[in-house]
Amino acid sequence: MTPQQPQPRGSRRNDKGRQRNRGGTRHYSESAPAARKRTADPARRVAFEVLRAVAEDDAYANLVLPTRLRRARLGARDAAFATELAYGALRGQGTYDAVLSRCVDRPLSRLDAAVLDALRLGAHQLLAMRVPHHAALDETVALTRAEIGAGASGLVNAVLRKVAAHSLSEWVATLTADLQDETAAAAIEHSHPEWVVRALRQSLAAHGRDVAEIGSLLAADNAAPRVNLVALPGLGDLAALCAAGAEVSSLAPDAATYDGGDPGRLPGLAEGRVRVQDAGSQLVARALAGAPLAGPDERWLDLCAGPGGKAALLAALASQRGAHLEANEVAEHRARLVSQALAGVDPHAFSVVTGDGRRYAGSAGGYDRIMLDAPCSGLGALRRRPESRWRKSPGDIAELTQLQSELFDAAVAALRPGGVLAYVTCSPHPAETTAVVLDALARHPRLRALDAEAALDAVALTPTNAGAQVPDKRGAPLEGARTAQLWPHQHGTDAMFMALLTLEAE
Ligand SMILES: C[S@@+](CC[C@H](N)C(=O)[O-])C[C@H]1O[C@@H](n2cnc3c(N)ncnc32)[C@H](O)[C@@H]1O
Repeated sequence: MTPQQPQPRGSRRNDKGRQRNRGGTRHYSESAPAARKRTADPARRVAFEVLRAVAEDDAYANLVLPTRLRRARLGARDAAFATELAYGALRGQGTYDAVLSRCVDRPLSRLDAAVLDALRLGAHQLLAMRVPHHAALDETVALTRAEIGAGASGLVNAVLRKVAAHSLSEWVATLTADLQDETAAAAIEHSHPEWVVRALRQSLAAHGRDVAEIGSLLAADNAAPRVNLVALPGLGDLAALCAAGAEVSSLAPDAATYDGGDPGRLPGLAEGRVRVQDAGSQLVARALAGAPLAGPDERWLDLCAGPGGKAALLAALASQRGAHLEANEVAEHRARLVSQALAGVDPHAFSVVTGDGRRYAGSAGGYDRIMLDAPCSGLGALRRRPESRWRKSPGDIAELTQLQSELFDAAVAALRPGGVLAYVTCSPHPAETTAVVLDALARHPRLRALDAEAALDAVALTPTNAGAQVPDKRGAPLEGARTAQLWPHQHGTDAMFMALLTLEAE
């Protein structure tokens, strides 16, 4: 053991009574060479392939995993194991790399990338899954031997034995013991990049919350989100969903949660009458549709609609009211996804347009309700994509705020006087939320902020208490103007932000 490692609490003998990890430099599997497993367990191989695709091809784990699961023909239990292993190792990478760097005799950057992925998978099994230690070790060594080579398996065996000598909480206590900086400690404990921890603390403060909630917020990012469903109004059947095992949502109308595995076979899903959608996304779409409005209520616009989640709900609501939704999206392939998402809705109630929202050529100045669900950093939806936190950088936010402001200007130009505009992001970052709104209010003297919290609570089944006051230019509260910010750790939704605005007549 090196002096940097934590002292183990219990005996350091294995179940055969042999002393583990005596401190030499070379450690191999305790099985005799002939008895060592040479094939990889299929579920672990799938998880390994997912990590490799994420690292080598910039793949999204949630897109690559289903294909690999199908190809490996895994049963439900093995598929669940592979999913938990791949997602857990990706989410926990920050913590596991910190642990591994204490157990490897060189910087992790000098390890072969495939070996590092095998070590992360081993660390997740040893520290966070209910896998017996001997199985986690032997299977990860076998995986390494089969997928990388016999040479690497010795190193993996030796390193994972050091990892296994302590529990996750012991490792975290050791790794953070000398850190004065709370952000650095939270980054290790909850496996987030430090800049993201800082940005989320700032976000809590900006939306009027206690920064001490940061631990719960980061922990919520590490929990797999529950499957949320919406029975599209006038189309889906909530009772049939519940009869099939879903549970009625306590937050959004016509919504349910489902814990029974793949929701694909639930009634209405295949026909597009029921959709998988975060409850926060449902609420902001409903809040826009339900916001009080004087005058006509016929022309609705979703300026950044891809892949079409909110557009589907808005189009179903528009159809019930005799209104029409234009769903615009700049990327052609995402515009096709919008058309697919809207397949269950009456085609007279919507049209799908492909184009740059900054130069939207629809009926300028004529829309009654506009959804601007702006491209954003996605810092409020980290729990959805296990690898996403490692791919983002602070520079992304600066780039996005320019685009968000330009889209805001286009949305204001498309809004009729007295119409309602929802500015929405799945990021709580103040630069992408309140700052964009305040700048837009300053640029457009006829623009007025409304009470987004009241609009949200008018459609929510439980009060959200998600509001924060919008200040005027001098920092004083603007009467009646409140933004709304949902949170994973409080509402169980993505961290959706919403501001509602209207345009005064000239
Ligand atoms: C946050 S997503 C919208 C999510 C969508 N409302 C939903 O609920 O499924 C933002 C979308 O804006 C699109 N986008 C980015 N730049 C755009 C632009 N200049 N004009 C229109 N859409 C844009 C992105 O391709 C992305 O599909």
